Amino acid sequence: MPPPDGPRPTVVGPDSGPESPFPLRLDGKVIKGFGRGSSELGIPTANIPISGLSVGGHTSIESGVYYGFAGLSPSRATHQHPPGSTSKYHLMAHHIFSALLTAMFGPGDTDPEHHEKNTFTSEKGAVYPMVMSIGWNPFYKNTVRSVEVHIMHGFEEEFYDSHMNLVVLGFIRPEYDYVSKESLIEDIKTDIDVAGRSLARKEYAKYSKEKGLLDFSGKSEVAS
Ligand SMILES: Cc1cc2nc3c(=O)[nH]c(=O)nc-3n(C[C@H](O)[C@H](O)[C@H](O)COP(=O)(O)O)c2cc1C
Ligand SMILES: Nc1ncnc2c1ncn2[C@@H]1O[C@H](COP(=O)(O)OP(=O)(O)O)[C@@H](O)[C@H]1O
Repeated sequence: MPPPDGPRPTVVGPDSGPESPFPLRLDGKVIKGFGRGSSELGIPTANIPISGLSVGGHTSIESGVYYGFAGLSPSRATHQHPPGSTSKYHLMAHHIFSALLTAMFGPGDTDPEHHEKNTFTSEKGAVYPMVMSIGWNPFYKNTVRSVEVHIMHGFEEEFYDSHMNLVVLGFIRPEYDYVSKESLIEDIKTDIDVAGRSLARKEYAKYSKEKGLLDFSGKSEVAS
């Protein structure tokens, strides 16, 4: 199915907070995907095994694009990006990102650079805003269903083998087939801004504090 014509909503989900079936919780170890995210699209996506979907018993989760928060366990670096490329993947519009950081951390720490450099070094891991795509990637005609998470943060390292806990707070749109790679990229960038605005609301930002996001006990992970 191609995407519909016309403008897209800028915020999704009720202001009063996540509505059933949300919040949904999923988790899994970050595994290799098809290697297209960074190289072809310029948008890396951390994949978790599809079995992560059965956590909490919600195997029937609809394919599509979702938003929420990701807690990442401390990782051992597998690859260092070149110096100066740290915010390469920081794709959210600056004003939206600032509003989101204020909602997550309070008015004291809204400097994106500060956030970029310090959160991931935490011993316990760190929590980030994310957009998630679940499905068959019709544009690429995949034969397996995948769970892919783009984290709104410019990482210095890859984090394969880290454990990722997710709290999913809303549904943005179904998966579409696109006429071109450029139109897919444009829609993913819109998804990122929609997620940022949606998460910056009080009743959503508060989930970034959920303790379970940084609980990796008994879960597969590579200790730092
Ligand atoms: C927010 C987001 C939305 C996406 N929406 C679609 C979509 O509508 N249709 C589609 O074919 N793929 C969609 N994708 C998936 C990309 O095609 C996918 O990330 C790409 O194939 C890279 O795959 P890889 O990480 O396994 O290499 C989306 C990905 C993200 C992060
Ligand atoms: N902002 C980010 N969001 C998600 N993954 C990221 C990000 N920055 C770096 N990565 C790393 O890049 C990997 C995904 O790269 P990608 O090119 O999509 O390859 P693949 O999907 O084949 O694993 C992730 O598993 C993670 O280790």
